[in-house]
Amino acid sequence: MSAGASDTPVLKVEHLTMRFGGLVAVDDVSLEARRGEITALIGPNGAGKTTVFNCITGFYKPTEGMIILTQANGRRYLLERMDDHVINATAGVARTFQNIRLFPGMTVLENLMVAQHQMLTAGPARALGSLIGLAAYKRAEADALSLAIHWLERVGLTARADQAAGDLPYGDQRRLEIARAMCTRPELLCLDEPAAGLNARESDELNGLLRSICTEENTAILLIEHDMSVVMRISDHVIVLDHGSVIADGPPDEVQNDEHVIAAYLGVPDEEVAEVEKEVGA
Ligand SMILES: Nc1ncnc2c1ncn2[C@@H]1O[C@H](COP(=O)(O)OP(=O)(O)OP(=O)(O)O)[C@@H](O)[C@H]1O
Repeated sequence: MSAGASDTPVLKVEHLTMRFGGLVAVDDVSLEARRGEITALIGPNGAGKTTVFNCITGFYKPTEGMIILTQANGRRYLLERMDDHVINATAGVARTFQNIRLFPGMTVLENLMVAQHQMLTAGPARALGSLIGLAAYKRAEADALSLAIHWLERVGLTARADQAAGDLPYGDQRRLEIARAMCTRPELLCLDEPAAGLNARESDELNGLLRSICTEENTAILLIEHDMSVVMRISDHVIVLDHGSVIADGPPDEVQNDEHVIAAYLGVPDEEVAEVEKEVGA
């Protein structure tokens, strides 16, 4: 376990099931994500990874199960009972998507400010403050600007602060999305395929950024990633889903050699794995 990770997991998913009509997309899944660690959720297409993310972040209400978020101050939230915007603003869960969702016409800096305005105006007192311009609200605005500047530096986008987000190269947009999520000071950062579409240099930069978020912010990161080289390099912990169920859960080197995992990825029954491995020279 990384230094600084407390004993209580930031995220504890217990017996999560999600059905769509007759289809069981997620079947009795339990998992944990810890402060200061990167937990990867992997598995073949259709395994249920995004559905798990959608349940954690409030886009779906699970059919069964509990999703417990424990903040550093000890406060606990049952996410399956909360709406998505409250999960973000109150429980402290931030998310990025497979397809980048920035405000393309706004500048890079404005994107980071908007993320914080959504938090500033989440409660009724704050909303009132914003209308009548209270000193406290102005202080909060100044704090928001310095946090945005901090994250621009961290992701190497200070020189591009005034450019439209939609004009940035793809890799910069990916880092901006992460900066935007971090501007909400999350306890848990959920990243859906953050390395998708990045070249080798950008992917290396991303790995460094994610590791620094863990060590310096002590945030828990839960990521879905198809790029196994990224998963194996940066994860502390890997959970493998197949057909909606957890088939492996452990350190990357253990999971990589698990025969159930190899079988799931190759799409063959467990008992044929050794034979197929011989054939492909694995
Ligand atoms: N809103 C929905 N309605 C009906 N079925 C859904 C819905 N969302 C997901 N599914 C189904 O649930 C299963 C799991 O899908 P999910 O997107 O969670 O898998 P995944 O592991 O994220 O796949 P991929 O790696 O391809 O993104 C799939 O069979 C999918 O078609």
